[in-house]
Amino acid sequence: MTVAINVTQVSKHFRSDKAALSDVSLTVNKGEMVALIGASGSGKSTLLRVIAGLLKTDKASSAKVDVLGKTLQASGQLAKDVRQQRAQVGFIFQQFNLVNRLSVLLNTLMGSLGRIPKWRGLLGLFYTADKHLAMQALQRVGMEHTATQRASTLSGGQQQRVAIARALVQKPSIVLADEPIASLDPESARKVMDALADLNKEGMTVLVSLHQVDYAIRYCKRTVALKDGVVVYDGPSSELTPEKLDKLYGATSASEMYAFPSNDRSTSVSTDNTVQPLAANA
Ligand SMILES: Nc1ncnc2c1ncn2[C@@H]1O[C@H](COP(=O)(O)OP(=O)(O)OP(=O)(O)O)[C@@H](O)[C@H]1O
Repeated sequence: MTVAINVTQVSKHFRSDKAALSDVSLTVNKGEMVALIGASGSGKSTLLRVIAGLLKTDKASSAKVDVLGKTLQASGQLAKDVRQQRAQVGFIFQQFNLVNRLSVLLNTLMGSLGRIPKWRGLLGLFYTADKHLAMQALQRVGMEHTATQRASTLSGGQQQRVAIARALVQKPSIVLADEPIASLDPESARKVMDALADLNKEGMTVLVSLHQVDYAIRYCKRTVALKDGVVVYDGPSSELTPEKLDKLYGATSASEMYAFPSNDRSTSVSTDNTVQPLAANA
């Protein structure tokens, strides 16, 4: 198995008295779709930003992040070629950050800014090949029919799918998604998760942070759980039973991690990563 992401003994302090991440080690293989769960403040965003090279780790000599076999940062120092390495990692934010007054196609094309010469980006000069790629990306997330619409006319879920298309235009091998469904209604959340699952089926490595464990169980074979910056679980999502979650997080916090009522919870994910059908209220 080829390793896509390797995080070794990473700690991160924003304040000297509290670690946002504490000695985190984690390996994600190519082609995996892994969920990162945890309560608010557990360190999910920090870990994703560290993996994307958007944030430096503490300076401990053992701390290292390797992406696709190359060191992206070590001992709190970013690699010299971090910009090139970042191009292989698409990052999807909770807030989609589309430009409302621009068309969906132009928003999607923004994803190519890291790949094309700066002057072309500044002039908004995109070639037919760029546009073709953007349309293909929109097609992959089922949004090609909205290409000429202003971004402001789309629903939250549609905007998030366009944000995924924008990340795809970058031609990444890995997608990091930071709570991509946190602000969405269940139907939109399902479509966004379906889009990520489709990318994963095509071979993309996906690491997605989620507040709600139901989605982790339904969409990801493996879950990594963080609590107060520490990895408290790394294993099959199917083993994350309500009892296990109570043990990891305490009953009150664990009960807040479910999106769906208890009679609608599936604790099984098929071994071939086939997504379970969502219940009617999802
Ligand atoms: N830029 C920052 N400056 C100071 N503290 C920060 C910063 N970013 C994160 N933190 C702190 O680091 C800890 C982990 O935050 P992080 O955002 O990674 O958690 P999270 O699990 O993603 O939370 P949420 O689900 O609310 O997004 C928290 O205590 C947070 O307050």
